[in-house]
Amino acid sequence: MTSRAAIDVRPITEAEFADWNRAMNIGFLREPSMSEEVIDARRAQFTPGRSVGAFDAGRCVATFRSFAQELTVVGGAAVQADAVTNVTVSPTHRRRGLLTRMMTEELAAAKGRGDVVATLIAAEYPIYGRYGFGPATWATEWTIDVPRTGLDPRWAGPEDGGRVDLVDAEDVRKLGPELHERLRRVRPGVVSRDELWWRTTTGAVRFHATFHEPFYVVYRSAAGEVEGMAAYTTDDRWGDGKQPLNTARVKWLTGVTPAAERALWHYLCSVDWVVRVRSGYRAPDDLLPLLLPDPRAAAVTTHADFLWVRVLDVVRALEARTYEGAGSLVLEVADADGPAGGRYRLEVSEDGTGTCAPTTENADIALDVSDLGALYLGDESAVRLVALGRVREERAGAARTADALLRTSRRPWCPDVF
Ligand SMILES: CC(=O)SCCNC(=O)CCNC(=O)[C@H](O)C(C)(C)COP(=O)(O)OP(=O)(O)OC[C@H]1O[C@@H](n2cnc3c(N)ncnc32)[C@H](O)[C@@H]1OP(=O)(O)O
Repeated sequence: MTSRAAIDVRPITEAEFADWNRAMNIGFLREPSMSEEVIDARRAQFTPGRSVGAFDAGRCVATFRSFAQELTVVGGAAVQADAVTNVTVSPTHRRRGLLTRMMTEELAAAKGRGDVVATLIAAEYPIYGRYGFGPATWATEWTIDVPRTGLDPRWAGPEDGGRVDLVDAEDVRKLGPELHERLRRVRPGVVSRDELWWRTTTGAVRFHATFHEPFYVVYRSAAGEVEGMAAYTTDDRWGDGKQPLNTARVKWLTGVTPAAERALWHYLCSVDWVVRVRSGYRAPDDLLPLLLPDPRAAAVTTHADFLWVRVLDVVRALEARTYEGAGSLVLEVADADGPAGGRYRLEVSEDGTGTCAPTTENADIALDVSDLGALYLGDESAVRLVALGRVREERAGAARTADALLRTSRRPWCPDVF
């Protein structure tokens, strides 16, 4: 048996790609083998140097991949993010520090590249806090009991002069990217989607053996502008007495105006045979329940942390976003072996823009970099973290000041699993 220390952690070559994918499938409890077609499709994601594997006796036993992403922050600017994904360690090699080795090297490389933050969607809550990540957005999924909504069962399209049309995958690839760019400019937490995202989501490129083509709908305003789009699938269930019991599952739904959101949700609740709509992961403060005459018809099915953020560069991160009010705050950031530790003064002017610089002044609050990640997009409350003993107030009332600056009136939302 190879000694533990001999396990080689390094970027993979293209020739090792199939073995690497097999290891990833094993880690994610999926069938290990893949068709040549699926492996070839996945090659589109291969960027030399950014797919890492751990090798024991020549066999891949751990996987890790990162890619360049843009994350929208408060105020609408985008910061360069190091998106971490495809993280697995085979069950035979767990808890020997392989993830720690891969993550430590990755975060140092990301900092070296000049990335402002690292991002990921955590499979399980306890994994990533130790590496300085904090849950920065949360997601809520609702299940709508359609007959209970109180919506008019005779609904025949939007009342606002707009229209909802079924479209094809090709239309989605044509119209979707611009719509997503509009969302990106206004919604903190949204991440960039490249062309491959649109091709995989519409089945033009298939990373898995099975792909169920969804239905696609577009909402256009009375002026003819595309303001919303959704993809959904349905099952085929009938009860006794020929009663339709179908569920529509939303894969994704983008609305850049409240009218678009209203029209798309009402449309989904109007499809004949559909008695239940699962919303997919929405922002916890999504308009959805309140768009229904009876909001209780939308029951929360899932509520959980979603996008985790790891601040790599405090100065650039805090200067990239805007703030809800003017003021100043000195933060003492602890980052044991990471790049973000230090004391920083944030000064926010009347127009909501901030400047940030290292300082030797007394700190107002002291916190771990993972909690800075949780606060960064405006979702978490410093007052709440003080109550939990995670943020220390060095000056009375400083956590309230932090919240007045950092928190936002609408919650951030990351619509994508990556
Ligand atoms: C962004 C993404 O891709 S999310 C997907 C993550 N992958 C998965 O969940 C697939 C199944 N799980 C796995 O592949 C592995 O268990 C991993 C990747 C989560 C962890 O890999 P390992 O190599 O075992 O982690 P490593 O040995 O470096 O552990 C470091 C520390 O984290 C802890 N830890 C690791 N995974 C977990 C977990 N799932 N839950 C709780 N603690 C964990 C370890 O106990 C260890 O703690 P210690 O330093 O106090 O001893």
